[in-house]
Amino acid sequence: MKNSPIIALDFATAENVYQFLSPFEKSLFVKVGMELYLQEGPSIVYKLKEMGHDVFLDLKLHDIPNTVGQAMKGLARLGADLVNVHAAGGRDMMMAALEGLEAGTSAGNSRPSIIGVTQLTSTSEKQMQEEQLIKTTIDESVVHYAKLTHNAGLDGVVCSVLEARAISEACGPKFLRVTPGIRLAEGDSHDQIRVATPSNARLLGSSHIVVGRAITKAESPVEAYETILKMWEEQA
Ligand SMILES: O=C(O)c1cc(=O)[nH]c(=O)n1[C@@H]1O[C@H](COP(=O)(O)O)[C@@H](O)[C@H]1O
Repeated sequence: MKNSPIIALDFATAENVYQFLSPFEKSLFVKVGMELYLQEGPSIVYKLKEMGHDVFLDLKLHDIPNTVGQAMKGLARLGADLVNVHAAGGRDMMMAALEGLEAGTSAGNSRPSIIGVTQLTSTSEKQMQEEQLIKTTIDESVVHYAKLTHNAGLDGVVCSVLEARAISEACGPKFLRVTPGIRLAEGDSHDQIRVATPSNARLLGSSHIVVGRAITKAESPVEAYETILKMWEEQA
């Protein structure tokens, strides 16, 4: 799996995706999320893989263990490099997801990496405490979910940059810390709450960053990507 910034392809159609990707003359790490997958289905994943890109298939599965396990068995066949579930689904659900993924991976191929979403980067501590009735700090909740995910045998978590260091200390440096909520210092945060710059992400312990609108909505997406890549690589 590449270590370059993961570009969130939050577009409604495959056509929009191809248009967006055409000026990038290299192989990238891209993310297919709900918006795109629910319109285009598996074919978009096959196509992006054929084009030579690494693919994070971000469907954030969250259901009973049997349902998630069977769904993962099917998703394993799509050839994505990275998939995810909601850690709030629990340890048994995450273990079923991992088993499904292993069962669905054909012999000779390596199974996709699988990570658990902790607290979404659009969630504030106040919101978490009031809406989810979790009475700890958000850092404690995220690290708790990370330990649960680690214990279930998954490869890492989605978290914000602000919790990445504590997770690495609790679960070890090989446990992935994939962090969305990335913005340039002058950028609009939109609906994200726990945000950081690409440089701070590297300094504070992210293993991968996910960047959507700071690239996709930029005047020149290629320039924005190169700037973010440079900031990310400079701090390595
Ligand atoms: O799992 C994710 O990728 C994810 C988890 C999370 O906590 N926060 C989060 O923003 N994401 C995804 O990361 C991307 C962030 O997009 P931007 O806010 O436009 O950079 C979106 O595609 C989200 O679906």
